[in-house]
Amino acid sequence: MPGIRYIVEGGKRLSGEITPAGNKNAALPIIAATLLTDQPVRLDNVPRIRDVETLVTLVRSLGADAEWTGPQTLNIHAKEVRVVDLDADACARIRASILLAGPLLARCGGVTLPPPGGDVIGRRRVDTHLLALEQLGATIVENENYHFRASKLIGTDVFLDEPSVTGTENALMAAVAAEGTTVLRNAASEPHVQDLANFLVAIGARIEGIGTNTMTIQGTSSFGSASHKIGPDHIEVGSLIGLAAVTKSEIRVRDAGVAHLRAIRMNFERLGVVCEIDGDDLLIPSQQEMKIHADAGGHIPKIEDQPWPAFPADLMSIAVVTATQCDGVVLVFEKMFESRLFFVDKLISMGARIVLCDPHRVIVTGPSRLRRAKLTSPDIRAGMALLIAAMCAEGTSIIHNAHQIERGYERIDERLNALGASIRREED
Ligand SMILES: CC(=O)N[C@H]1[C@@H](OP(=O)(O)OP(=O)(O)OC[C@H]2O[C@@H](n3ccc(=O)[nH]c3=O)[C@H](O)[C@@H]2O)O[C@H](CO)[C@@H](O)[C@@H]1O
Ligand SMILES: C=C(OP(=O)(O)O)C(=O)O
Repeated sequence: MPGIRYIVEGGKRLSGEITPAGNKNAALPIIAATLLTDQPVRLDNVPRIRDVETLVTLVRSLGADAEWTGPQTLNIHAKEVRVVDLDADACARIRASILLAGPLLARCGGVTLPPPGGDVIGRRRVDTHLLALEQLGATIVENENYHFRASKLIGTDVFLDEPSVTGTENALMAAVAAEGTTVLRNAASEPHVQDLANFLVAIGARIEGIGTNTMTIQGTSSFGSASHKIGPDHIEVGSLIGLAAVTKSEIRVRDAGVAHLRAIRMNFERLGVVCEIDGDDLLIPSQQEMKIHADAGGHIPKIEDQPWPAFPADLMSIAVVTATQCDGVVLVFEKMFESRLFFVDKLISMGARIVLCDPHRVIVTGPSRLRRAKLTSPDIRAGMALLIAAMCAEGTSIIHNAHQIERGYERIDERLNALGASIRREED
């Protein structure tokens, strides 16, 4: 696969309307969950991003028919599923390959999965997945692959060792097909976990407590057909807030899913970036205060990620780049991934005033004038943060490894250019 680079002319003001793509992290588990039913399923608002294409290839290799019948519409019919040796390279490209475990345990009694991939942003645990699936009756043998087997899945009371997003999703997909009742405690409740649960209900699952950290599931052995629309990507919406703020642009985000934006808006407000709500649209005005609000007593404020409904880990890189353009000092504390903040050296080379205190914390002092640079995108969100920095900087910047950005953001060059950006996409 050729590399991609973006040539970005900075200093452009953007204006206009944009509709967020469907949520990557909802589309992926829902595509995996289509393997639970032998009936046809129609998915709308599916983002056309690399991770989705990779998972669709894996699902096809298992015997499911998967056809794009519209730009964002994917029909999947897993009439028969055969257990095959999955393409290890494809599995290693995406974190979501591990999500095949739950559905294939339920449908075929087992699967062998090579280790999953995904962003290289620190250690990515799978222990929560293993713990939950074992409690539901699976045996798991680990060598260079994970061998999952279960003659029968049996519901039980499961307390997850941490509210892992994909761990909760795997447990949920196994539990809906297990015999009897499962209670999943300390579960993740992110919008994508809710979206998966709602899809499972649409194909016939019985789940109570969707959106909370305790879900009660009555297992069933028969699943039907469904048509389901993937919700908007709140991480893309948060990225657009940061982008509009630092480029002083007025952007209307159509059908933004405002019900899921409270913690995101609250944290941008701490940086002096205030958005307006208009129905389900989010309006980001061009005139922003861009002043970091001190905590009570004049103390240095903090932006930190936490499990949902608090501020999402996937927006930390965007918060850092936004803060470089705001007046004041803020501590950004990323608690989850120990390599996610290392990309700040690239912002520093552009002129940002940031101290990397340790792998999890940076102090940002702003505002600083960003200069053009030659950059390399280490992961999806740092890549997007660098794209935002390049659009805010004076001069023309180059972002190598931009295919990382495209793992998560659909046609971002075209869609931002339609708002007035200048991003040229080239093979690298
Ligand atoms: C395919 C997919 O869906 N990937 C997402 C998924 O990965 P993934 O499911 O791999 O991440 P996990 O939720 O397992 O993360 C590990 C653990 O970190 C902890 N934790 C989480 C958030 C936080 O702000 N602080 C914290 O300490 C949680 O308790 C969690 O259990 O969830 C991550 C956390 O939202 C996101 O970064 C990834 O984009
Ligand atoms: C970390 C991310 O994705 P993944 O879990 O798929 O690597 C992300 O979306 O920011």
